[in-house]
Parts: sequence; structure tokens; C-alpha cells
Amino acid sequence: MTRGQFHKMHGLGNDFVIIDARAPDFSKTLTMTKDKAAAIAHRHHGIGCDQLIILKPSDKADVRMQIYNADGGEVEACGNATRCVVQLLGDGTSIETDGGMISGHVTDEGAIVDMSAPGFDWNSIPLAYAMDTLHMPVGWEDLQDPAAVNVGNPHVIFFVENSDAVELDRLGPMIEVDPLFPERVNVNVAHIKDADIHLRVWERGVGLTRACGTGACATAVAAIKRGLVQSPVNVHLPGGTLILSWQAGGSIMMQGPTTYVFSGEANWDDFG
Ligand SMILES: N[C@@H](CCC[C@H](N)C(=O)O)C(=O)O
Repeated sequence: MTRGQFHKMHGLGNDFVIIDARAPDFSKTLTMTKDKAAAIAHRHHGIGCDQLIILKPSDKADVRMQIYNADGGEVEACGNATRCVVQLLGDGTSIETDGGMISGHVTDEGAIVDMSAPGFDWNSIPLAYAMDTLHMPVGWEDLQDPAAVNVGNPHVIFFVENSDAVELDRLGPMIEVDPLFPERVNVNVAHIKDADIHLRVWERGVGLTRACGTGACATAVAAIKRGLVQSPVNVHLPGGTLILSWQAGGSIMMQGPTTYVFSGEANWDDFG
């Protein structure tokens, strides 16, 4: 029986079940599948979360972080979970992910993390074919002229008049699975007001979330590249505010709150 402890944390309402499987014995016995991850994340039949995070031993960093969306799919990066893991494991924690190496420092309210450098090449997003990724010559209904940025995971960003007025629950699922994005995509809609970014995100494999850290990174970088805002910039999401800094050629720094909610214990064989 694979029984173990988990931590429930959130960053601006983007919530996580975190399983610390760093002990070599536990790491070997805890097997994760798409169905099991989705069952743990389920809001009614499971523990409930936007992302399931599994911490494993790493030979390159302090810890290896595996990330599963609520639909059970394994993905490369999660900004809000990265801040939570830094707060959980301590100042200076380095984290190996499929999206790259990340590190961070604990702050009074949460953490500041170095999310490494963004990617702009069409094939690093990835897109199905070559195009300008700062002004993509594509659109869906009123959502036109997006930018695409890879920050460990793929994002498409639309700058609009009023992001609150966009039917993201209808357009998000359609754009997420468009064949232009062979690995699907996280869909961001943003507007600029008083030099700040106001952002809503349809997350790949989850849906509308209270906040998306990598979405905030990708949107800040696209807005800075287009000359719409300057670094550092506040990014306001439904769940609260992140501060993003980025200079061309450098890493993205993301600062924001983290919250420890509770700990629990589960028999992981009961799921999936
Ligand atoms: N909530 C996350 C992003 C999680 C992964 C994303 N849904 C994807 O599929 O790439 C964040 O805070 O960055």
C-alpha cells in the first residue's frame, strides 16, 4: 500500500496537492498515471486541485518537480507551484522541471523565483508552422494579432480592450486545441491600464483558474516586447497580483504570495 502525506497549497487561488516523494523508497513505489493524477485532482471525487505536484530526488538540483494538470496530463512548468515549492522547501531551493531549471528565494509574503529565459522561436512554442510570434497573423473571432511565448510551457497572448469582457470560457477551449498548437496551449487575454497588466487565463488541461504564474510571465514578456509596459510590471489576475521583471536576453523574475492551506494523508492506490 502506498500511503503518504500531502501538502495543500495555493498561489493566488491556483491550488495544488503537493506530494513529497523525495525519499528514494517512496519515489520508487509511487507510480503516477494520467487517470490517477486526474482522480486525485477531481473536485468532487478526489482531493481537488488545479495541479498535482510530485517532488522527486534530482541529481541536478535540490529537487525535481513533476507537474500534472487537473485532466491528468503531465506538463513542463507551473509558476505558482514553483513559488509554493520554494516556500515549502526553503530559501535558495533549486528545482529541476521538464521546462528547465528554476530557483527561488523566500519573501515575507511568499517567494520570488527565477523562471529562466523565455523562448520566442515558432518551433520552440511550439507552433505547427513558421510565423512571427510577436504579431501572429492569425485570430479567432474578436481575438486577433496574438503573441506566443514559451516560458517552459506554451502560451498565446491576446491584448484586448477589456479582458473581463472576453468569453474566455467559450473561446479558451477552442483555441487550446487548435491544430496551430501541436502541444495545445494556455490562452491568455490581457488589457493594460495605468501601466499595469490585467490578465485572465484559460489554462491548458484545467480551464479558467484564479491565477496562472507562467501566463503572467509570458504576458509580461510579450507586453514588454511590444512596448506596452515597462519592467517591473504588476500583473493583476482574478486571485491577486504578481510582480514581473524581465530584460531582453535575461531570466524572468516572478514575485508573489503563497499560502499553506493544510496537510493530509492518503492511500495513493485508492485513486485512478
Ligand atoms: N498554473 C500554472 C500553469 C500550469 C500548467 C499549464 N496549465 C500548462 O498546461 O502548461 C502556473 O501557475 O504557471
